[in-house]
Amino acid sequence: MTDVLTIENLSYKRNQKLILANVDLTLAAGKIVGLLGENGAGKTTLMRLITGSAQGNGTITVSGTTTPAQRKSHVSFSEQLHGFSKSTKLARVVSFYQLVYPDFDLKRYQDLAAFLQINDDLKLSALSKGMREKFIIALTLARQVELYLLDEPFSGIDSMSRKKIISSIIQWTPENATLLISDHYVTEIASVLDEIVVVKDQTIAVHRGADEIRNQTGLEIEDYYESLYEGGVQHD
Ligand SMILES: Nc1ncnc2c1ncn2[C@@H]1O[C@H](COP(=O)(O)OP(=O)(O)OP(=O)(O)O)[C@@H](O)[C@H]1O
Repeated sequence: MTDVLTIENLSYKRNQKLILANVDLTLAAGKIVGLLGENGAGKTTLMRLITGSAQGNGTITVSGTTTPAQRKSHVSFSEQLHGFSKSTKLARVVSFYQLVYPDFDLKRYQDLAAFLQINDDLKLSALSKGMREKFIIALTLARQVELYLLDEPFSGIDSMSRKKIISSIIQWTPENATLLISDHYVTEIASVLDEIVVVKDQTIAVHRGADEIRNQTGLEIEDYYESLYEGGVQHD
């Protein structure tokens, strides 16, 4: 099976503080992967390192490319849109994405926007937290790439919409693409995950298949995840 992401011996410091160390991770194509870890564990940082917007030591390969500029064309990351003024209309943000990302698929965006009930005539300032998150999900998944990174995509989204999005997330992820989702609601995403990756103690403490966990430990994903914090974790 093809690998879409390979991270070798990655470490990252910020203001003299070690955030991540000895990170090794390989993700195969076509997987939905949960990125789990406590607040401040380094999940967002790991995503920023993968996209190249943060620079660490080590090697990161995405679809065979290693430089940050090349990697960016293979990864779609849920940007927080901080660069846009509040009065910008969503339609303008979409036009900007079309301009910047040659792989941005407008039809796909429109389908996602319809599914998520996003109104492009609104200004960014008119969006509630949940609406803004839905818009970010639509923008991120509308690109045609091999690797999607969704950083806590559902935190402000009401539970009915969240369930609807999660249950159809496979439908919105191109075949052979891999989706890495960081989330605190492990229980809700557990059913769609093929694998989990746990960031703990400045490194990747666990990378295991969801079915393997269920079969080998007899635990559901959320119970297994909680058990890592009760009795310490065996690094594998
Ligand atoms: N702008 C920043 N300046 C200094 N330190 C930062 C900054 N952003 C993150 N950090 C530090 O990097 C570490 C990892 O943070 P990160 O945001 O990657 O964690 P996270 O796992 O995504 O957390 P959360 O679940 O709360 O979003 C934390 O110790 C945090 O304090």
